[in-house]
Amino acid sequence: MEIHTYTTLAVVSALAWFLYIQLYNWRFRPFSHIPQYYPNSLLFGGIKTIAGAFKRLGDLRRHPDYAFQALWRESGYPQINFYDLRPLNPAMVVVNSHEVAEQIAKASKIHPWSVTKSPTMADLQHLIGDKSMLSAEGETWKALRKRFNPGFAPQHLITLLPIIIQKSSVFMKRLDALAESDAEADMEPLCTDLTFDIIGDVVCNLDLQAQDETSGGHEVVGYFRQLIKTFVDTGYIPMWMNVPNRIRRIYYSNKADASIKQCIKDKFAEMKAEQKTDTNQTKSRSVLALALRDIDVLTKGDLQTTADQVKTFFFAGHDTTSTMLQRLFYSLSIEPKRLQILRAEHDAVFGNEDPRDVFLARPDETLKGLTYTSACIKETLRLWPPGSSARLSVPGKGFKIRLDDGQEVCLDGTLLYIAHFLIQRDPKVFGETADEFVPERWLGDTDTTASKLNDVDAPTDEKKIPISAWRPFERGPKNCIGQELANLEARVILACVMRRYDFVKVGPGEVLLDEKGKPAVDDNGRYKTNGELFNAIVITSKPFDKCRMKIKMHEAE
Ligand code: HEM
Repeated sequence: MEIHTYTTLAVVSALAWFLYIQLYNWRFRPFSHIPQYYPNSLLFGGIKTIAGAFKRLGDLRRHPDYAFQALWRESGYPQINFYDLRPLNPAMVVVNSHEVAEQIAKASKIHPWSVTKSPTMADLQHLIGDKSMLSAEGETWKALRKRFNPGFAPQHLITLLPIIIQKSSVFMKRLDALAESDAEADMEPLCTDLTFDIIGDVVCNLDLQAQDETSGGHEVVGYFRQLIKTFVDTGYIPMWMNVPNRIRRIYYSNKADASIKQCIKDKFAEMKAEQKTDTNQTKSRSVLALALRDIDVLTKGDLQTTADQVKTFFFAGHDTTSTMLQRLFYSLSIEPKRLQILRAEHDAVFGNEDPRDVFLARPDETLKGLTYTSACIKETLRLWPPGSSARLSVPGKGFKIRLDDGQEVCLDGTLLYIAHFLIQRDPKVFGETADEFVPERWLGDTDTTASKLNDVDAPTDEKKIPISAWRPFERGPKNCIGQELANLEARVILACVMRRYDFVKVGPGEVLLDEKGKPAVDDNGRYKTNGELFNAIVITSKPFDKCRMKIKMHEAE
């Protein structure tokens, strides 16, 4: 009996030891060559470290970028930080340096179209479809990009200015009404409706009427709104356990898919009818029309692929651009001197004319004249990049990066998070004002054009900020297809609204008043606020309170 007990104990101990060694090797061996600044726990890896950083930040609603930023600072600003997220996710390398980001984003022998996108993209499948160019790889991605590129070329987008202007006019009417009523409003839905209307028309030549409060807009808008709601974490039930939410997501995803397919079929039939009567030409100048013009028969496969790209454009084209606008309105609202410079530029370019008429009459010249406006856009996207990029260094590929100290590090098997929020606030590049809104740093280099961004190996002037340190649209072959459109929208919208309204934040980030009831000003001429308007994660990164504001008609002094 006793012998039996000892034997059992010995077997159990040996087994426990064996499992411990296996677990130890699994946790600590595979990535021991990657520089690490925080100890990994045997069971929880780096999750404990990240959770600790979140706890120290004091508000769990903050975007994970803030936790990564705090850990990056505490560890002395290394170029990369490693966190072992296994078994929940692959082990992760947070990329904090533009030099390392560049090595991942550029084309190389191992990765002809930059490092493979991350499988975490699969979470978005219900929103953008599984054939989306955002997650496609290899020749499939290349063919899609080639097919849709012409629709986003700068010379083509300029022809779509009337659309942006017309949708901006509706936006102004909504702001006029708010100014009159003196009511508070969330800027997020207002900006999102505007950018949705623009992207719908630019991509499909469809009037989605997202800004029409009476009708609520085209059914696609309704389905998208419902779908996006299913990505908002209520905090009550973990997202992956929330079965009703998942059912809703599938339901609205199918509805949106069917509705978009119907729109594509209608447009295709319209185009073919036009081509028959009108010397083989089509009148529509939408992204969709350009992409369909060489197709004779719309197969089921073509229809699904096209629908997935349209969904991708609808989502990527409205969400990020809306956040950029909210951040621009807010940043300028607490920067009185800079707002004055911006308005002076608009006075110089537009005089007493309506900016909309000037854009239509002299588009190229007008856009070129808006240099300070462009600097403000560039600086807003530096401090508040709505997106980022997640890649997977596939095991066995032998993908290595070179660090500053000459060390070569193989990143195989890790998820690479190119953290725009950190890279673009790197004190080594942006100095003491890395966290401050200083558009002047871009004067002389307000160019945000795609050609320059694609030029990954372009030499940089040593005195200038390195080109790759500003990457809100990512760089390399898989950079953002819609960046020109976003820049165009921002310039037109700012020109239309910044001299007409005062944007006044209410709630978090509100301006503090001095004893005379005037805005309190700090040493840098910036308004003091009651706290920070931080970003939360709702698929992308956006102001946590939907950017609540009051709109007032601006009275020139
Ligand atoms: C301020 C506005 C915008 C920002 C900050 C932004 C940012 C980005 C970023 C960071 C990426 C790379 C994503 C990754 O690596 O996974 C990307 C890709 C993409 N963006 Fe944008 N974007 C903006 C506006 C737009 C607009 C207006 C469109 C219109 C269609 C658009 C469509 C796309 C598409 C289709 C891709 C995938 C490109 C590819 O993989 O070939 N984006 N964007």
